[in-house]
Amino acid sequence: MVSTEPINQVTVGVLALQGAFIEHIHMLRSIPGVKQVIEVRTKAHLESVDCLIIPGGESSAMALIAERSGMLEPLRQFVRTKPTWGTCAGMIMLSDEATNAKQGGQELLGGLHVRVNRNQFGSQKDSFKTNLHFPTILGEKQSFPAVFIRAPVISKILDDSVEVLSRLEAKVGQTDAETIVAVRQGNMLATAFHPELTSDNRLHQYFVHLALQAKQ
Ligand SMILES: NC(=O)CC[C@H](N)C(=O)O
Repeated sequence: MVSTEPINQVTVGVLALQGAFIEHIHMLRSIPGVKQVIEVRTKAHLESVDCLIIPGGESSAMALIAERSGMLEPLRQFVRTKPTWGTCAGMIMLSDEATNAKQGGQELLGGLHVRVNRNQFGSQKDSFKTNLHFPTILGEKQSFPAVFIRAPVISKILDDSVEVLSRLEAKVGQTDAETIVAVRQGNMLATAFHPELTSDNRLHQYFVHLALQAKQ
């Protein structure tokens, strides 16, 4: 019998300490090349996955739970070696530096050489949806529906290895640097918005493609 399954498959982990992880899990089930999706809460879970999504939620709460459950160091090691995608709070977790952080500071995982500014667009009521372009990965003409909820922005790129994938259209008075909302650095992907809250799975497909390539 001829199998229609892709030869290579990956086990995708979704960090499930806090935040919008269920929506990522549902979306991943529709992506070819995904063998299994695992909710990651422990070091053992982390060791069983090929790649990881860190969801949106509240980065300071996520960091606290990770610290209490002994996950900060295992996660720090993982994100530096295996494909990882941070969405919204997940993007903050991956960043080397964050401004507007929780009073008293908050732990980050780091590894992604950018500075983010938390809550760039204000509070929950300032959430918005907009169409973004990802010319290098989705083509010049295609747009992607992006949902921003208390979202961060990348305010500074700290290293040449970081590639800008998408920007918001600059508003009056905004510097160019305040518009970066998606980047890639090797096998690390970060988006300031929530792609799992739409029905468009193209960015999930892209991440799985990165993970499949890394496994070869
Ligand atoms: N939707 C989100 O993930 C919001 C992120 C949140 N403002 C934080 O700092 O963690």
